[in-house]
Amino acid sequence: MNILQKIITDKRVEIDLKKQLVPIKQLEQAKLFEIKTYSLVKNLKQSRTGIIAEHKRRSPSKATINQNANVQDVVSGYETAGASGISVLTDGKYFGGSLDDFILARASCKLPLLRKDFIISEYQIIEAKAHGADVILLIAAVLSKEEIKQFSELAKQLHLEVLLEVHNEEELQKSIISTVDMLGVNNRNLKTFEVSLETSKRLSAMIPKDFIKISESGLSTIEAIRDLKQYGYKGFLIGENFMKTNNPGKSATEFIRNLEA
Ligand SMILES: O=P(O)(O)OC[C@@H](O)[C@@H](O)c1c[nH]c2ccccc12
Repeated sequence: MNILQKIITDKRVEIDLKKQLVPIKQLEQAKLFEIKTYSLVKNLKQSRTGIIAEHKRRSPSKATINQNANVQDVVSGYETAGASGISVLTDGKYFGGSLDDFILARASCKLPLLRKDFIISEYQIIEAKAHGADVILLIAAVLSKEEIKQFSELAKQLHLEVLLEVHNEEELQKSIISTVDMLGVNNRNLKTFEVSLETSKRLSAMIPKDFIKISESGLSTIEAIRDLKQYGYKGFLIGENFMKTNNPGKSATEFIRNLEA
């Protein structure tokens, strides 16, 4: 079993238990269901930097990135830095995140918030909405075309934007669906952890013009961002490069300042 298959196997167990603990009806009564949403699409169209900064304590490929990060400090630091949006990992077992982190993030900024998790059930989309998300991530590697359709339609009904992540041509083929707002190319292979920015470059030409293109993972230099902008990328998802420092907000501020210089 590769790591992605392991994550998904555990996720199924987690969702089954959660459904019993917090039924959908209860999620739908959450106050956050009613709040105004922030558009990442709009921010990426307007922004010059397009940085989507991520809160990430650890990952399967990196045992510790920033175990003791204070999510509120990190998120408000990212907002001050000028990020276009923020991604918060909510998977506990493999990434050390939680929905509690997400709620605190929501309370700490007015930027579009992406719930970063492995979504394989409608339940998690309703849960994302109930915790104040603006955007959900769908990962093509673990979903069928039918599921991508079904999940993205539900997201639209809930006024959530959809970022669909792909890593190769085959995944991209099944992802050209009109209810998807943004296409993310993950430079990291989630099965082997190999990272190559060539993946973003190679796939860029195959992504239809009406999708906003986002390059994800392994981004740590201004040169890389400038290079990828030439390939039409509008958004850049950056986690580890900021989180590995003891002041992620400050690190993002310096990065964005250099990018704009
Ligand atoms: O820390 P990095 O290399 O900057 O990567 C951030 C983000 O792209 C990465 O965390 C990510 C991309 N797709 C995912 C899917 C699930 C979990 C995590 C991810």
